[in-house]
Amino acid sequence: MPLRSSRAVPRLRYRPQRAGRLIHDRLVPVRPIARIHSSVASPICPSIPTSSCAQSRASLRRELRQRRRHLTSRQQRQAARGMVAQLLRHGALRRAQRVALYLPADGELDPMPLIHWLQRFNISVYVPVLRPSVTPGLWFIKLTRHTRLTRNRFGLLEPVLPHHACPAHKCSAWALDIVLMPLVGFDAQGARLGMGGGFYDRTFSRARYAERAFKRPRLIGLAHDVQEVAALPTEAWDVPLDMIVTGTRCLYPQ
Ligand SMILES: Nc1nc2c(c(=O)[nH]1)N(C=O)[C@@H](CNc1ccc(C(=O)N[C@@H](CCC(=O)O)C(=O)O)cc1)CN2
Ligand SMILES: Nc1ncnc2c1ncn2[C@@H]1O[C@H](COP(=O)(O)OP(=O)(O)OP(=O)(O)O)[C@@H](O)[C@H]1O
Repeated sequence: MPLRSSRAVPRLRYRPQRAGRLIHDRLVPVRPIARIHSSVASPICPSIPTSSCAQSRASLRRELRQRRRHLTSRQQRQAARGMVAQLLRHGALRRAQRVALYLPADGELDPMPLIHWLQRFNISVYVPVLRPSVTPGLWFIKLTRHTRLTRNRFGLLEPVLPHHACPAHKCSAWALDIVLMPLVGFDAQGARLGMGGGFYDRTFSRARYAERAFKRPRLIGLAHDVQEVAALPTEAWDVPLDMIVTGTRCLYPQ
């Protein structure tokens, strides 16, 4: 499905982005980062002292982003195909009508091969846009062959606003059935590390859903196997994932 992009933005094609430097010729095995021990444990982040929690998340983020950028194009394609197979095998898309995914960058696991299946099942596809307001958050805009894309302040592709912000194209976060979220890191307990903007955390925060009695969409994190760590330092605002899917596995955190 070709997409029209706005001026100065290359036409987006549904193929994995070019991977960074080639340092491995096959999928890098999971290399868990060891739990960081400390004598002064933080209540929200038991494995790490309070003062170093944010710092350790930032350095983890750097290392994990580097790991995914180092995957070759072949590894990227293989992982994307594997992820689709996992989602279909586990029936994760069953009964969904509105699914949010993302336009991949920076070595993220590419959700684009999934679009073919979503169209086949007549499921509408939405992508995130940075909400133009003082409080950071995301809007979700329907992705069609007519969607015009631009780059946001982080250099990531997103639909042009306000052009696509009409009710026919915009979907409230709570009205989505499934949100496929890009992960920088994850652990088997369902903790996630994102790009550090807190956009997904704010948009799907527990408090927001509890207050308004909305049903929260099913949150599924997509990541490469190399993005797994033994135990992520977590923060009080982190929204836990219902499921994590890689190119080889589906994890159902408890
Ligand atoms: N493909 C894609 N689209 C997405 C996201 C994403 O993770 N992936 N987002 C998910 O939220 C939102 C954009 N979020 C972002 C949040 C922060 C930074 C950012 O500041 N990056 C800094 C490093 C920050 C750090 O390490 O602490 C940088 O790139 O230098 C970039 C994007 C919306 N769209
Ligand atoms: N529900 C929330 N309410 C208010 N602030 C929040 C909330 N969630 C996150 N934040 C703020 O956002 C900042 C970034 O959070 P965090 O490091 O968890 O981002 P992330 O999960 O990596 O990013 P993202 O959610 O965009 O993928 C934190 O410093 C925190 O202050």
